[in-house]
Amino acid sequence: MSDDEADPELLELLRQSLFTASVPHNGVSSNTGVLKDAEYIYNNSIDVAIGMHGTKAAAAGIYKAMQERNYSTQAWSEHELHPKLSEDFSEVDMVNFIFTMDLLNFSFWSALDETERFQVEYQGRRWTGYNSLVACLRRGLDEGIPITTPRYWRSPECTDEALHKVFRSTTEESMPMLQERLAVLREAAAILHESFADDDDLEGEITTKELPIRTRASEALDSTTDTTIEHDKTHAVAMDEFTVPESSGAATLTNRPVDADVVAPVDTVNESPIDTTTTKAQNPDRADEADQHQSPPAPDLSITKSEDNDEISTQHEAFTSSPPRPDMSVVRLIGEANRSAGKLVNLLAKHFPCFRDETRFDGRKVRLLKRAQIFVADLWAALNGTGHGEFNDIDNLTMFADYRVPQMLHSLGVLSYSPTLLYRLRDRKEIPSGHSWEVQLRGCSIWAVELIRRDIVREHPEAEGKVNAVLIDFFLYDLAKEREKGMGGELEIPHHRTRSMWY
Ligand SMILES: Nc1nc2c(c(CN[C@H]3C=C[C@H](O)[C@@H]3O)cn2[C@@H]2O[C@H](COP(=O)(O)O)[C@@H](O)[C@H]2O)c(=O)[nH]1
Repeated sequence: MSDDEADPELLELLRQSLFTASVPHNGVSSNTGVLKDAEYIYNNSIDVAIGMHGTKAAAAGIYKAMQERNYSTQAWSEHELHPKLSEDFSEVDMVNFIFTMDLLNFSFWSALDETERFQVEYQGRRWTGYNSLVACLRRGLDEGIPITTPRYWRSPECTDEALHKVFRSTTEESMPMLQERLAVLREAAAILHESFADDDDLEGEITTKELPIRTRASEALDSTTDTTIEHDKTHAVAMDEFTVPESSGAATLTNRPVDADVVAPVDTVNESPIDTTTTKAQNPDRADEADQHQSPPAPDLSITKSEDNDEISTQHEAFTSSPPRPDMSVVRLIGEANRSAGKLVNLLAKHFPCFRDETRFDGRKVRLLKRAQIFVADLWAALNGTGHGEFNDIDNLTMFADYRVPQMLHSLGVLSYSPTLLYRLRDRKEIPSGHSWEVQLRGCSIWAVELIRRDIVREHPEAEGKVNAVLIDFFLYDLAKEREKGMGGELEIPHHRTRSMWY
């Protein structure tokens, strides 16, 4: 057999492993179809394009920066609010925390300015956006509310009042789409109970007496000397056409469903409308995911002690707890996926309407599945690919079609827009939810990250199996946040990649 002939035994092995992996065990495939749909969207997009020159330059810059930072799943645990195994969280606690977080991980947009928008004060700092959600969950646990235990969401103790307290704001503005979030929690609790609960779950109801242990991290954060309010300096990412001139009023990329309380200003993408058979509450991804294009950061306000802190310290001093009976329903859901990331994404979309992030484009149903994929990716990263975070096909996940990463892709010259789309956004005019423009932005972002990944592996074969769409996405999201806080967030494009290149 010559060198360039494939080894038949190896081929057979490969065929078998691919066949068994994709054969639907319990009727659920490991193929999500998201990347194929993203390519279809890209091939049929007329208002969003992917610049090959920008893509190759961005790939070089991203890979260089990831190497310099030794960027890996470890970065997930370095996020100061993320739960860590090194704290008092058991692996089941982590799983339940991440499930709760990613159930609710959508649309933190506000039309108000930096000081008035929804924000959460936790451990002497103020958190906005995604961070505000994580801070609410941590604060709830510290205050003795088992907010990350699905069984709690359907218990008598879990009143709307109790939930409003968990997600309370430090400002007058409440958490965006709070009602939808509460509805999602309660719906998920019922689905987990019906489809994945174990016998234990059927015994008695959790009461607030069985409360999770306060985590060491919260104690560590307690000691945070930094009393400067953390600013989510949400000025627009440089050069991003979605930067809204300060003078402009609110506008939308797409309007929220008619009963929404606010319309989102332009940014890039919404989490898409989903299949229309379900209500908005079930499908919060319809919400506009719009960035806050706010004026320059508000002045630092130092706070020494907030009434919240007093409340927390009082509460948890008097607070004793015995470890609650673990709620294993999410672990059981993960187990049904047999360590396949794709299968777990499909299970989430199959059982939970709120994760069913699908829409129609050019007469065809397309799946984007942003939060279903982000949940699996968060599990994988938080547990460093071990235990309930171990997946044999994690590289099949795609970029998560939110609005932050597309913003970065645009500012890096990877995505470009037609003049009509560009002006429409700059004018901050409404675009109906599910509009082709929204789907083009989300689908082309997914495809662009795939092209970046392919270019990295082409130029650096050693990156195969190491740099995947998940890590590129996480890296670009973190870069966007660094840039937003004025902490750099720049990419150095290696010179040799900026010359004109064939493609
Ligand atoms: N594509 C993508 N979208 C992401 C994230 C994250 C956070 N992931 C953490 C886990 C690992 C990473 O290192 C991050 O630390 C949140 N989002 C989305 O952004 C929006 C909130 O934005 P803002 O208001 O600016 O906080 C909202 O739709 C939310 O769903 C990501 O990673 N990728």
